[in-house]
Amino acid sequence: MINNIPQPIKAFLAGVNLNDPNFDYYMTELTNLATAANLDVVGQARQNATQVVTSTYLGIGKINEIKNIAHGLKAQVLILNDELSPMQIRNLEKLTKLRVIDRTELILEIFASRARTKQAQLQVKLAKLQYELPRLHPSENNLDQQRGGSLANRGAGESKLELNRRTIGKQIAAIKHELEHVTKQEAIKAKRRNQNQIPKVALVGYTNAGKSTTMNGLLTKFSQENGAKQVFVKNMLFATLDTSVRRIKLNNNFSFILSDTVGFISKLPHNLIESFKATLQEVKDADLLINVVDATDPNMLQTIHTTQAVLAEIGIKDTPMITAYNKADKTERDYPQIEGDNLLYAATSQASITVLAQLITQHLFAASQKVELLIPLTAGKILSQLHEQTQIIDEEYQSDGVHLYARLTPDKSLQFKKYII
Ligand SMILES: Nc1nc2c(ncn2[C@@H]2O[C@H](COP(=O)(O)OP(=O)(O)OP(=O)(O)O)[C@@H](O)[C@H]2O)c(=O)[nH]1
Ligand SMILES: [Mg+2]
Repeated sequence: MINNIPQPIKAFLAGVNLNDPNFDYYMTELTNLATAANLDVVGQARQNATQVVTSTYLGIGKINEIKNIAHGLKAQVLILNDELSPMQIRNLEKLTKLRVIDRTELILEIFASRARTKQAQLQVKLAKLQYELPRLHPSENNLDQQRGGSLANRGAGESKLELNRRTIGKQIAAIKHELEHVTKQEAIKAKRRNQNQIPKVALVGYTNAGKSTTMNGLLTKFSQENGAKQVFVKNMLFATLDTSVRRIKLNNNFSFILSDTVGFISKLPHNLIESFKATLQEVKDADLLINVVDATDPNMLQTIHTTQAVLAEIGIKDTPMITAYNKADKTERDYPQIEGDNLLYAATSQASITVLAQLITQHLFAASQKVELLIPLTAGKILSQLHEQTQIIDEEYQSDGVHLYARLTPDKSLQFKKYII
């Protein structure tokens, strides 16, 4: 019987350890990334050194050792733990007779294969072209050596394309233009959300930690129209590449806007973060971040640092944050459990979601107070402002005007002072 299922490409991993205490963690991530790209990781090697070799990244002795082992294991691809220079990649390909992929290209490939919406596809394409641009050597007219295509078919089929600097430059400009058009609608919606004063909460964190599951938990419990509005969940890196925004209406009449977005990993290519600016805007606009952490990850602490580093790169440093340690159902510990701004929970448990909602409420509305306001029937504008900018608990139309019961933050109390009774 003929087996039609294509065998996964075998990959060998290697990295230079410059005495970095996180080196093992980075190699574990690299293994997970390779697996996420459907590669079959057959082995790995490391070189301890004080600096990388400028022309070949690894030392020549190590390269020969890797060549022998990798070919013995039938590996076709060599994946390196850092972003390499074009020269390093070319030299390594010549010396090892393997296809060489660096960490950045691997991440870009995964993003490219996951992108579903027009916006995500354009963002990834932009990052890929920006990665390729400096990698084109001016004297290189040998198109076989130029990069492009997917992991499986790189070099093939692409040779007809004139991937020179100028055409790539033009493509980048065209994609940026298209992206502006695509993101315009989103920006208008986001602007409207920012204008009405409903607080904004963003789920952030390491990829596969359970952000989307947490969003679905909150939607199921608190949104009337659940089902249709659920977001995509899957046990894989970078299941989510777009931002989903939903309104969560809690039982006590509080509402907040919740967003779920792309997950993070170490050494996320700078271009990728830059191209995903529009996607990450909700995180920047948030009043509160929920950093979802996989409590069962053996590298949990490093994943927290990774998230902090990416947030810093986006320019976020002072936004209040709840750290939510997820997947407690897979641990021996009691949950849900709150300790200050930390929560141990399971996104799949209703009881946990209730406690998370309480914690969010406390954070967002701690300073607000319940007041009664009387709005003259002629002051329709004030009434609509109150609806947009505050949390309305109840509303009664009476002969002397509209009686509103609302929760107001101190600044709103001041703004609508003359209507408070
Ligand atoms: N046991 C258990 N599994 C969970 C829990 N929360 C999420 N998961 C699983 O973890 C995997 C990843 O969940 P997602 O919600 O897609 O994670 P994410 O953070 O959105 O991931 P990306 O979008 O890929 O960055 C899925 O297989 C979920 O079913 C939990 O509380 N307990
Ligand atoms: Mg997700």
